[in-house]
Amino acid sequence: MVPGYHEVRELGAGGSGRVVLATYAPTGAYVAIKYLDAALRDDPRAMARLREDARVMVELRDPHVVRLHEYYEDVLDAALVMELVDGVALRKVLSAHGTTSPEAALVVLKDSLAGLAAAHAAGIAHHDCKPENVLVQADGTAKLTDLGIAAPAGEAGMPAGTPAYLAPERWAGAPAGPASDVYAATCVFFECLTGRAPYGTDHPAVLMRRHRTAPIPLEAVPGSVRELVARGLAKDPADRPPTAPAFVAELEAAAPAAYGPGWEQRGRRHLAEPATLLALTFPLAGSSPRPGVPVARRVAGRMGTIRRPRLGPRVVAGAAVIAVAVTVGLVAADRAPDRLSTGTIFTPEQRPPGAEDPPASTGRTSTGKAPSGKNPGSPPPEPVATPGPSRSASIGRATPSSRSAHPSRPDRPTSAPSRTPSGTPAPTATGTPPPAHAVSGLAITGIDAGGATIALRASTAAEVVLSVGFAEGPDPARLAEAPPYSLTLTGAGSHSRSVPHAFTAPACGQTLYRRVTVSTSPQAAGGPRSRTARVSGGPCPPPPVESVDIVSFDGATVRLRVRTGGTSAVTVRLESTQKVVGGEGGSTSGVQVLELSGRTDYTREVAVEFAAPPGCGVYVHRVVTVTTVPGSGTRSRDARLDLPPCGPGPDPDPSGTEWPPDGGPVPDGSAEDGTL
Ligand SMILES: Nc1ncnc2c1ncn2[C@@H]1O[C@H](COP(=O)(O)OP(=O)(O)OP(=O)(O)O)[C@@H](O)[C@H]1O
Repeated sequence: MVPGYHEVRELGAGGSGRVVLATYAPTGAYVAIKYLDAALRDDPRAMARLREDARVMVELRDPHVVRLHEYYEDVLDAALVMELVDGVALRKVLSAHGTTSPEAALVVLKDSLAGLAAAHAAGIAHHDCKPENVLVQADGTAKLTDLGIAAPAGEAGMPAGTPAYLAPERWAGAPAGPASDVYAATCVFFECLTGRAPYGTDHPAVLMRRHRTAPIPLEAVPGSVRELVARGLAKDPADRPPTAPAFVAELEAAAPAAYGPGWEQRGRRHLAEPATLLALTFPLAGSSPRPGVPVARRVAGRMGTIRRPRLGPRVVAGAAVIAVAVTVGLVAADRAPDRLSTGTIFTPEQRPPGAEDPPASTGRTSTGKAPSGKNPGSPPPEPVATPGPSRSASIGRATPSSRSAHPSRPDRPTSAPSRTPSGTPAPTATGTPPPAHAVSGLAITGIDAGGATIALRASTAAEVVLSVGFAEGPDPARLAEAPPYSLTLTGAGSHSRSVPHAFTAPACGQTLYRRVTVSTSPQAAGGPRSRTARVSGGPCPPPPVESVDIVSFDGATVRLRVRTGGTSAVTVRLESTQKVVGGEGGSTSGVQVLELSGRTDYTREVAVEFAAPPGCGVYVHRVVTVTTVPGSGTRSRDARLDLPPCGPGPDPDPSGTEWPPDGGPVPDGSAEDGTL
């Protein structure tokens, strides 16, 4: 649950989540909260876009767009706190009545396009315009909801959104935009007129073909609106009206020509009638007025900043007073369009037309006392309560430990929703019992080599048994499962538990999948959760050098053989030292480096660079030492070079003599495979 709100009841669920009726704790104002489905939350691209869109949507105010008060996200939930529309989804109107009159269909199209125009002007697309996302109020006004939230693609490779309303270019991979929204709104218009979407609701693959290539079924719609349908459903986005307002202009030219100047009034009445017949399904149909509190005052008291004198009889407290709703709805439908905001339940930030924002300087407080001397001549101010959530509408990604701080919502309460001393959630403003689910939130928040971290929110103090399953392997379709691990949690509130499991570490160059599934008893809202992590062992180190041999060393040239386990580069370092034994000259040394690559077996002859031997009558002891990177030990070999006797004598042999001549053990204790 989003902190600071009390859930009243679930309003319904769709492809992208479930919607609950809730009250904002400080004021009791009604809101609708949409909790996004796990499939959507697990789609990082969709969530990134939604977060961006939400920044814009909280600022968007249009009578044909359901207002977003707040976007909330923590490790368990992502939720949109919205204006509550006390009305019914167009889908329900169509399910109950099949079609609408052409005038009512034109009103739906006009209001949808007006809402889209506002969204497009703010730089966001709707993504999923369909009858489920058009809410109809008792006054015959339509509002768009679920802006920026597309139902997740049902099958891999399919675009997100609802196939029956997806424009041809969306099937070809284009992103949602104004043209595809106009197309979808025209599909909804078509459905109001005919009772079915233009290309039906078959398998997505069939729908893709029809949207892209089938002729527009114009014969199904009245001749007077055929041109509008043809424009809105044009296959090529360039053939559609260039913008939503441009389409409204075309509609406003075509509609009076076909249905006379009173078409809109009539259309709203035609839309209000079937909607109000469904008033028992309106979100507030179950709420009952507090005894002795007049309807207008009851709502005004919840609204916080709404001033009763300005509300007057225009406020309808919902379908609890169905007769009032129906009456006002129908009466309103006959009013001029600019006065048709009756029938709306005022939500925390919403004001009746004409009521201005209370300036911050009025110094109003929750005690409802406005400083005297302010606003001379204006009606006496109505008591006000704490500002509603939208005053601080912003985006925050909270971690479990930071949830109560709400850094991005500075004037939100800093504590969790109020609880009774026993730790159970307080009753809602309407006295409705707390949510039925003992486990209201469940998520796998982390998977690592040592197991998984599970976050769980329990809304009662009852025992919750967690069953956590682990599976792993290189093929995500055939993971080997380990026996499940069980643990019991008690106490209401949020829990975070590490559940141990020793996952196999992937070898270098190997990819392994680790899957964690968690279920609870009693079952969590939304059922069990599953999450799979992909881990890679990283690049393998270069293959080791298998062997290094000094095949021969004659005191001047060394012959080497290097064998490796692969063709990657090997560095050979050759150190040479020379010592004059029995004479002057001391020791000298040098280093040579060879780079080998591309093969697995190398033989090299290297002329070793020694200083010219000084003196006579003594000998020179020469040593070569070979090391490699990657390493494979050290190899050494030495040779003795006799210098010519002093005085006249035969010329010394300049090439030197391999020593010891038979390649046997070196007499001074040096050995192969060791350092001299
Ligand atoms: N702001 C709102 N005010 C009042 N009722 C709402 C609001 N938003 C949604 N609802 C209602 O909540 C119910 C569930 O809505 P939801 O958006 O989850 O379903 P959907 O539109 O059918 O599916 P999808 O998730 O694919 O959009 C619907 O009956 C809808 O009319």
